[in-house]
Amino acid sequence: MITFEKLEKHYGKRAILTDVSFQIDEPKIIGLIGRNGVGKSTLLKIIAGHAKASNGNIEVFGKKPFQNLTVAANTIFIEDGMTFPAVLTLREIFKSAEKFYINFATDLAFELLKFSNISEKNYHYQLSKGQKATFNLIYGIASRSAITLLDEPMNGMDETIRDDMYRVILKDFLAYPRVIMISSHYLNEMEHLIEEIILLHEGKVALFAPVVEVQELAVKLVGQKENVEPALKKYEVLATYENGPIFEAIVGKNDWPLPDHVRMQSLSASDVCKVLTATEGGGSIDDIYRNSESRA
Ligand SMILES: Nc1ncnc2c1ncn2[C@@H]1O[C@H](COP(=O)(O)OP(=O)(O)OP(=O)(O)O)[C@@H](O)[C@H]1O
Repeated sequence: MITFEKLEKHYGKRAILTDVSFQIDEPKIIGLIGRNGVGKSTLLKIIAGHAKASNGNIEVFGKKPFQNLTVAANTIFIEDGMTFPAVLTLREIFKSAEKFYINFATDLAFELLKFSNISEKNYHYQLSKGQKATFNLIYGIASRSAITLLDEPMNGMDETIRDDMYRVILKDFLAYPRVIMISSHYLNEMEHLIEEIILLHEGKVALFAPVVEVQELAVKLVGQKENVEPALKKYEVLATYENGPIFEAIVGKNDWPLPDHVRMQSLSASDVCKVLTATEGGGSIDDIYRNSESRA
């Protein structure tokens, strides 16, 4: 359904994506994760055919997606800055969507809008930030497109509506399986929803794995510094933190017996991704505070 082979994307002389390869062959919900500016929106736009790859091979439904009609008809790209004709009410937007998306679930769209306390008589430009995000997501899910690309869909929504919308995504996916790709900074909230994670880092796919496998990549060792630090030599240490007398180390998971007086805690996929994409060479917040204290 989606194939990327050594894809590159440059903006002018700036290389954003330098070597992106992956394949998606079956319906699933995938989380697209990575630091700010790594190229998540760019990658989604390339799949949707809104942006052109600079180099490499990309196929969506067996076609080059850039401005391709088959891809456009079977793909929806939902993003923050979506606009709709200012003369149309929300009701009219949904009604006109039926013409573009043959599977558009109009009744569901109206019910979800009502559930979200948004009047169908409103105009899109009148909505608050969170209401716009809610409307856009309902529009995207109701389209039931074979490839549904959601770029930070929960931005601006309060926690209650985010919870509801996660359930909408999951329930609709279970009833109508398709590829749903969600870029988000709320990975911790989405771990129950997504099956696999694509982690973008430094222009490449650093990880493409099931959420459960990502969770298993690392663990946290916690204890007094004098107990944890000497034991670290034999581990692959990914990060260390000091919180007063408590010393924490994130290390690659293994089956070795724990050092005395050291506890092991499991990590969420979100924690693992954060460690894997931490700023290199910039030190940690702990270092910054240590340095500023020593300067004072
Ligand atoms: N049209 C453009 N022209 C030039 N540079 C661009 C353009 N669009 C994006 N960029 C740059 O490409 C990089 C990747 O942007 P992109 O929006 O894809 O990142 P992102 O991972 O979605 O970021 P965020 O998590 O902050 O939303 C950024 O440095 C951005 O400034």
